[in-house]
Amino acid sequence: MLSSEKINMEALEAIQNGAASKPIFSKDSCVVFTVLGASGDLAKKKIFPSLCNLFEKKILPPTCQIIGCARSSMTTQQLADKSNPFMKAKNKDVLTEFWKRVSYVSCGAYDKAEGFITLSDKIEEFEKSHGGEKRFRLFYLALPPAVFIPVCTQLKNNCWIQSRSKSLEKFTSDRYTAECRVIVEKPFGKDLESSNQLSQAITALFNEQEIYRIDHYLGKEMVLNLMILRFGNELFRSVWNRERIACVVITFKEPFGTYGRGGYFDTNGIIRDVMQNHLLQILCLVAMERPVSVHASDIRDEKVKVLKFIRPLDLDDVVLGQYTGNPDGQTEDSKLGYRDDPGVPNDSKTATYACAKLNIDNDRWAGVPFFIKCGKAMNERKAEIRIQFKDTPSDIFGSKCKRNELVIRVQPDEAVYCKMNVKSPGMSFEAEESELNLTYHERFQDMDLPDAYERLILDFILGTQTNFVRTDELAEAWRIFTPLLHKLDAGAKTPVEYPYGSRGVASADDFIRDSGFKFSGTYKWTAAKK
Ligand SMILES: NC(=O)C1=CN([C@@H]2O[C@H](COP(=O)(O)OP(=O)(O)OC[C@H]3O[C@@H](n4cnc5c(N)ncnc54)[C@H](OP(=O)(O)O)[C@@H]3O)[C@@H](O)[C@H]2O)C=CC1
Ligand SMILES: O=C1O[C@H](COP(=O)(O)O)[C@@H](O)[C@H](O)[C@H]1O
Repeated sequence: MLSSEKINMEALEAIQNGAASKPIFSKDSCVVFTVLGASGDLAKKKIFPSLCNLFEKKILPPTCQIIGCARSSMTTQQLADKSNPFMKAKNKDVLTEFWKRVSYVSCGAYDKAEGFITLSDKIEEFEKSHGGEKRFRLFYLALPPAVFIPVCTQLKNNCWIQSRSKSLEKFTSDRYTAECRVIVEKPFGKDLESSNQLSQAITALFNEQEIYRIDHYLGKEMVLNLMILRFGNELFRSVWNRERIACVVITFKEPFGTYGRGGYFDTNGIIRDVMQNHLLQILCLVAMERPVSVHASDIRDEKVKVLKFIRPLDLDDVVLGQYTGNPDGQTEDSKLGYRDDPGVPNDSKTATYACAKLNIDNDRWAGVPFFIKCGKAMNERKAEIRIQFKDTPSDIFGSKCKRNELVIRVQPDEAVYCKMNVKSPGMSFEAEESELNLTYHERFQDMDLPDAYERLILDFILGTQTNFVRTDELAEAWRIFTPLLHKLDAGAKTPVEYPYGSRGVASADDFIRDSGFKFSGTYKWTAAKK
């Protein structure tokens, strides 16, 4: 083994122990990681760069071989040339060593066995040359949903160790143990029915331990942080409920539109694109009960329980928006409205902004509205969780006390800050709002936060399912949104227009205010900072 390839077993073990799974990798483990759809956008922008980062940090298992696989015929060098512009590693030697681990296989048509037999033979070739006792065949499906099932079927028939009797005999007689797993990307269906059909087709092929549905928000530092913030701080235990919390607002905003992706976006809309998955996952982590342990099944059980307490949404529970071009916009993109995209029908009612109110009818949360807001073409890039506490009873300071807020800034500039009332410094005895401020780049100056994909790919390699979406969890998420989505698909509500680069639909502020949110903001600070 090259010294640069020596694995940091200590770091890997710490990660595995932290994930509370029994350490599964030893120096004997033979891991083959196959990226299906290797010629595509996701592979070049996220998957290969993440694998390369893990390699550079020496936490990719020592024998991990990577296979890129797609229909196109290309060389490994061509694959490298496509991905290298997106690599974080700028050191040429690292890139060279990384690409030595990768080979490319063309599988031809995704629904024909031949290519997958070739792929399996290639994997077996690595396994034989390695000869370790534990074998892991890992597959990342960076593919469009239309080919999920054919590809999963071909994988199961041709590449899953148990399904090839020749391999099984060999593995049994040689006393090898073997595990196969697959990552599937969203969209996981369009509604409850289509998602259930997809889940049934996948669970007919693989068992739950083999299926990893990725929601990359679950790999973000501050989303992962929620568990420790909530359950590692006694400070929060007694206030995290309807006695003390007035409402919760979870926000996602992007400062760019959907131009060029209009065709895809118009059949989905912002609710399917962001709200039903990323924001609902965050909501689960904010609202769930304390799990018995940090094991995947305990955490996912709690997430499912909280989802079961949420009523399905109706038209009155949402404010919808669609962006229009801003003639004063600074960029060409910002001058174009959603419907200016040739891929979008002129009369499209697809929402590019949505604000929804969810109610969780359990003992902890009954009566506390959870607002989830998301939008494209807005004034800033931001994802945050804002927990607003109730008013201070009988404010003896001349009604100067503002509501406390705990804000968890997911991105950009990760931070946790708590808006508090303090004595205005100096001679006066007035209450003034300030913040307890934990800004990550100030507090953790040497931090190097991994990309969400990097972290989740490592979890996948390690066999930790905590941060992946379980089948029943997915079904519950669709149960909440499907009645609303069906009405919207039938054109039951017309989104309100908002200009590109704005905060979205103004009536959404009234909507959340009327349901209990009090804005007393120092918002100008954010605006001034821009
Ligand atoms: N540590 C750190 O990194 C940070 C520290 N801070 C500190 O905390 C202080 C408070 O910051 P912050 O809580 O973000 O600021 P505010 O309470 O002023 O604003 C919070 C958010 O409320 C939303 N908002 C604006 N107008 C309205 C309205 N009319 N009705 C409802 N919502 C509205 C905006 O978000 P939206 O458009 O999404 O609805 C805005 O970003 C800042 O002054 C700063 O000193 C702030 C940010 C980061
Ligand atoms: O899944 C999606 O997420 C991205 C936003 O991800 P981020 O990590 O950059 O915040 C969003 O742009 C895209 O529309 C959606 O499909």
